[in-house]
Amino acid sequence: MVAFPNAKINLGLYITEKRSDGYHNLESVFVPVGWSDVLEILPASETSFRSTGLPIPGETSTNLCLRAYEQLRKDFDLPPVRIHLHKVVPIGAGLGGGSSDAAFTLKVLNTLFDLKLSTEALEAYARPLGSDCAFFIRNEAKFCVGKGDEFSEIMLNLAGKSILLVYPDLHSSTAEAYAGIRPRPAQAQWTQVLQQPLHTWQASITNDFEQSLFPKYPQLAQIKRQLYEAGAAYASMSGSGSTVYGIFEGEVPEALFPQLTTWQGKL
Ligand SMILES: C[C@](O)(CO)[C@H](O)COP(=O)(O)OP(=O)(O)OC[C@H]1O[C@@H](n2ccc(N)nc2=O)[C@H](O)[C@@H]1O
Ligand SMILES: Nc1ncnc2c1ncn2[C@@H]1O[C@H](COP(=O)(O)OP(=O)(O)OP(=O)(O)O)[C@@H](O)[C@H]1O
Repeated sequence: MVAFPNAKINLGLYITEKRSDGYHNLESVFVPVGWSDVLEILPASETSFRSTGLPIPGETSTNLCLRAYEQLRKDFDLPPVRIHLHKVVPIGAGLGGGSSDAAFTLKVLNTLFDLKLSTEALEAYARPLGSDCAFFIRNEAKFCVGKGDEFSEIMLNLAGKSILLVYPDLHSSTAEAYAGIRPRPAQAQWTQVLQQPLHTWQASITNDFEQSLFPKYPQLAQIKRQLYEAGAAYASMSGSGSTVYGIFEGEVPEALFPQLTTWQGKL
């Protein structure tokens, strides 16, 4: 069975509190985007994992796809599987790529072996695999709080708008990015803001990680500026970086950022 684990972006991101477990509480709107890996899982005589495409740092045995398989195997007598991941979404880019691979592995195994797990049960298996992981079970735009793994409905209408994601080939560690932040209460009136025209959002929502990363990596602020100059109605860094995106009311202008890795599509 083949699936296409996609990326996410964050619309606004506030780090509101340091928790006693070392994590941080946040407030953000998570939105799925179409930039995707390719994941194939087949029953096999023994369990194996291989990846092609972008190189994934770390041991194969720690890959999130295998960890997701092991998570389910604690409770189900799963047959061995052959997993092939073709990695396309940049790693450590604020796009949740690894978390998406893990969530889609759970969903594929649920279908392939008819485990009959509900959406809520799949989310519970996803949570220990990464803070972003549970989001990709439903994979729908949501308002997120807690570690980024508690969701509620949000009214959001971005259908038909275009997005350009720009990855400046700069790896930013999520843990380091969180360590550079001083938590503060969220500044956004979410429900009001998201009903306003897109071009007004820049005055009303921000990503707290920009404050700590932009001074360190001026290239990120420059990409955001260039996106606005190119006509983006809203531009921001996603997650803990380093991907910066621009949302356009019409088509994305041609030939932007020819030297960098980019992806464009519709929301
Ligand atoms: C920045 C975001 O992408 C926003 O959606 C996520 O919060 C990142 O989630 P993730 O990559 O799935 O992160 P995890 O693998 O769970 O955590 C990596 C590290 O980031 C820090 N971390 C992560 C999430 C969170 N809410 N608070 C944290 O402080 C912790 O030091 C943790 O050890
Ligand atoms: N399937 C996978 N894809 C990407 N990274 C993986 C995967 N499995 C394990 N990893 C490990 O996770 C690390 C990347 O995690 P990280 O959370 O920084 O990135 P991400 O999930 O791609 O995106 P984000 O920056 O949004 O969290 C890599 O260094 C790699 O060792």
